[in-house]
Amino acid sequence: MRLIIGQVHRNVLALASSRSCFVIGDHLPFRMLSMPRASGFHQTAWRGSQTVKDSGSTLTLASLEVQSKADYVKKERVPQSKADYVKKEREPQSKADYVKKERGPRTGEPKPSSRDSGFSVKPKKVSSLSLKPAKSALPKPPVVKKKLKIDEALFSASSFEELGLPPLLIDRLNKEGLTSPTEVQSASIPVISQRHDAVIQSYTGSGKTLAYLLPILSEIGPLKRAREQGNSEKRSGIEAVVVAPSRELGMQIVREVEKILGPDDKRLVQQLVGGANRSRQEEALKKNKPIIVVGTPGRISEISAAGKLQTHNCRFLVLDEVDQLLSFNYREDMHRILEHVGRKPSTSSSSHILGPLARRSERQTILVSATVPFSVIRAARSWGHDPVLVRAKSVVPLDSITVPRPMLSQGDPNSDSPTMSVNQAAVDSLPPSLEHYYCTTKAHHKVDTLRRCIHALEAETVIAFMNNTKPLKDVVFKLEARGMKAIELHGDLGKLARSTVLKKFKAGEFRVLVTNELSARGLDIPECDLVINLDLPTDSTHYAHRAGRTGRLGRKGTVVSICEESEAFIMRKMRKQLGVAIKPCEFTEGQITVHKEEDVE
Ligand SMILES: Nc1ncnc2c1ncn2[C@@H]1O[C@H](COP(=O)(O)OP(=O)(O)OP(=O)(O)O)[C@@H](O)[C@H]1O
Repeated sequence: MRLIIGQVHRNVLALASSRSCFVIGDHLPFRMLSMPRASGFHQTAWRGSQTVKDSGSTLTLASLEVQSKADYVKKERVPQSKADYVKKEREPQSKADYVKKERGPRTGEPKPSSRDSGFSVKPKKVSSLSLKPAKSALPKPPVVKKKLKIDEALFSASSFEELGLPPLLIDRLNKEGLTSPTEVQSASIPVISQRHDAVIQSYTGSGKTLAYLLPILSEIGPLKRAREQGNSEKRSGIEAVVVAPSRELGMQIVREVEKILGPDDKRLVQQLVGGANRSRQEEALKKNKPIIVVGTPGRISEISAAGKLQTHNCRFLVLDEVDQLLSFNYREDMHRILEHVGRKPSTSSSSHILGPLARRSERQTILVSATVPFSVIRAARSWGHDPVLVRAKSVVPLDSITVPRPMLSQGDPNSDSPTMSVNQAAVDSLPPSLEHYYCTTKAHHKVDTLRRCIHALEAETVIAFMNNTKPLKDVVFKLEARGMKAIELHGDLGKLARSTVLKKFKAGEFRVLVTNELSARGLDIPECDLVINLDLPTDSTHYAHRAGRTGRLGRKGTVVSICEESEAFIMRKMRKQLGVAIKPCEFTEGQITVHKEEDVE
């Protein structure tokens, strides 16, 4: 197998990109209340080690090749500080280093699809980056579905029992093959159970959805914790509202809740996503009496404004992908949701006298994202009571954060300008198992480069991102014309079409999903082994969410950005902002050629 360590031209043009920068709203001008809570803060950490065996088809800790904590910590994260980063950048990258990445020879034996059989565990380490040998006269082995092996263990040692989840809930989790919490779940579950308002930040694909759903379902619904006699709180109606920025993500969360509740109780979760029939949603609210609703901001606030959604008694409000929900587009709907969910109407005379204090929210507010700009920290402080920041290995009170964080390591620490927040919010948002590359080409050769990239990496489930909707069709057409099964997904498609496209792509009917920012957040397609940026994302936050569609839950994944020569400097900038190695490369004769990073410095 041959690998070329090439030279990259140094004459990188320093042309400024005309791409606009997406700036997340720095704050919402809402009147938010803050009442100190008496309960103390409990710093929590739950970790250890666990032995793992191959247990078959379902994805569980037991089915993963989990390493000891020590192993995990060793390879755990990308460098944190700039100094670390520079050190890593300067490490010699010999030809041997790259050859190490080569995949073993393919046997050609047909393997069952990963979609059918779950994830196989092999004793040997396999990289997702496959460097194919040059074309030979040998007949091609049949195309077989690659199984994505998990070798980055995100799991801490604690079991769900150790986290104090109720037995009924643990039974349901076990039935679904979920036996051990991920690290962010281990950190979040006790914090939320102790009724703290929280910001949950952890990298993409690390299990944030269950990190908030499990403690909520411990408190509400049929699986909840049994209360001591005389200590039971009588509640009725909707007890939790989860808000997500897209229908797809909303529906994905609904499926996750249904999975946990089980077939008999799944009607207790109701979707309120836009694009679906509103009167049917309203009827279902009346008929099924759900305890939890999950929806998009527009639809939730619409139904609430129509008086068909009673959320005053609600105990939990979750904003998933909170940094996106704080953007200007959602301002009015989010305002309504924040003002109404878990808030008693202020009609009594005492509330008139006390004003906003009488309307103090009893709800717990949980804000979730892989990327947490300072605007989110600020919002959490003003909406919550002694809120804490929960990350995979730490829990800290938000009040102790005096400078923008997790963006402390770079830039002027005294500045918390929105731009800085957006850029630095993406630090620590990427799974460590990802490999990042970029290559340059002329605009009209991008699709061809995309095709060559997919072949060279032998990727089987690919998501290609563009910035606009219009060119998606053209890319699909060109790929199909070259015999590569591709399909487009964007917001202009109807709800039914969107879910059909996703279903077909997940089922392996198409190799490439060509899409736009719509699919960048939250979408969980565990089989995705390659993400391609056909247009560069507008900033490092957008890069992080797109990239996070691969490498889910510790699986290997590769991200390749295809750009014009004049845009290469943007990739180097993102590399610095994200603190990960994004290596220059090219695809020729069915193989990837990785260039030395020093060549472009
Ligand atoms: N404890 C667990 N054991 C096994 N699988 C899990 C566990 N927790 C979550 N998962 C699975 O891991 C995948 C990723 O989880 P999830 O979508 O919640 O990640 P995320 O951190 O919210 O990602 P993103 O930031 O992209 O939204 C899902 O397929 C989920 O079902």
